[in-house]
Amino acid sequence: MTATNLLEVRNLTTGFRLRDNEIRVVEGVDFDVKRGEVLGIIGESGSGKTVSCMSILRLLPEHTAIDADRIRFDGEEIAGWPESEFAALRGRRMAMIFQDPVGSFNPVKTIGWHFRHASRRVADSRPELFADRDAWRREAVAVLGRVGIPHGAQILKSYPHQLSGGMLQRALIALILQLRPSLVVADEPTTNLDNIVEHQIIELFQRLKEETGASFLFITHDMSVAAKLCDRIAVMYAGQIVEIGPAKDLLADPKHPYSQGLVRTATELVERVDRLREIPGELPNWRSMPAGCRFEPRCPHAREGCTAAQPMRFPGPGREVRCLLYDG
Ligand SMILES: Nc1ncnc2c1ncn2[C@@H]1O[C@H](COP(=O)(O)OP(=O)(O)OP(=O)(O)O)[C@@H](O)[C@H]1O
Ligand code: NI
Repeated sequence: MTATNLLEVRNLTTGFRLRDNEIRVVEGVDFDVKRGEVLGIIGESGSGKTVSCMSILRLLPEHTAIDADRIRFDGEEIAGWPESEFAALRGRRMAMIFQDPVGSFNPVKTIGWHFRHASRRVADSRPELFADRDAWRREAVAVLGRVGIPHGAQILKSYPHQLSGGMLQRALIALILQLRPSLVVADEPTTNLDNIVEHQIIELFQRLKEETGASFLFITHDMSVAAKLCDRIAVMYAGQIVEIGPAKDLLADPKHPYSQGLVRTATELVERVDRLREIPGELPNWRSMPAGCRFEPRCPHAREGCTAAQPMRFPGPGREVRCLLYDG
């Protein structure tokens, strides 16, 4: 492990045990997240973006089988940690923001309760939050102010249902400023917001990144968001990473035929990758996954050899692509 990586994931494989068999929806996923970097994950619906992140955070249901050669976080191998220790890590040093902010809050508790409760978990690293009775509250009002919520004291007395989705996402971002985790996992955090609010929240993420030095795993459907926010991008297809590289290079010159389709349809139609249905064909069935390149049945460049398993190739600085076209 190099000191520059906050998170290292190797050969992550996740399956759901069903009545008669197991379907693997993530297979052989490798990536690093450097300190202070935003790694974007893009790919069409059902490609395994959420499951990959939730596997690392251990937030999947009981019938899930997660396997990895390595999940190293801040220098420690966490894959084998018992749940009790892992839960503490998740509460203190990792934060999550989901599509639906309502789910991140306990509906019968005030926003202030959430700030106090979460602050307690980081009391070891931030004792100043409990320097006196109201220290955590003053800090909460200050961070709420920094995310554009001027009446923080009032907001702390509110219940989640009294706030809009955009306000709740802001409050969560403020909470992250208060807790200072080293890893933030954001799963399409702007998808349910209207355009103006979405734009504001993306700007807040940019500030979060600059002001906290935290690392981000940022799942998005939206190429313009990826372009604005991400340092590097991983493209997922059918449970695998098919390409990874610096965001600017990858978006300007995608190498994998799937990434090319993704970026092209996104720029032509603007906005959302769901439109990827514009690439003819659809995701293969989990039960009959091609043994070789999983995109081969849809690929305009498919040739002999593509039906064999494809390792990563290295077509440029920092770039990796799982495609035979870049052999040699
Ligand atoms: N709890 C579960 N049990 C069984 N299958 C699941 C479960 N959660 C997800 N899946 C399946 O795993 C696959 C990957 O899903 P995942 O949610 O990771 O996709 P995604 O890339 O995040 O898509 P989206 O962009 O729609 O959020 C899908 O086929 C999904 O139906
Ligand atoms: Ni998802």
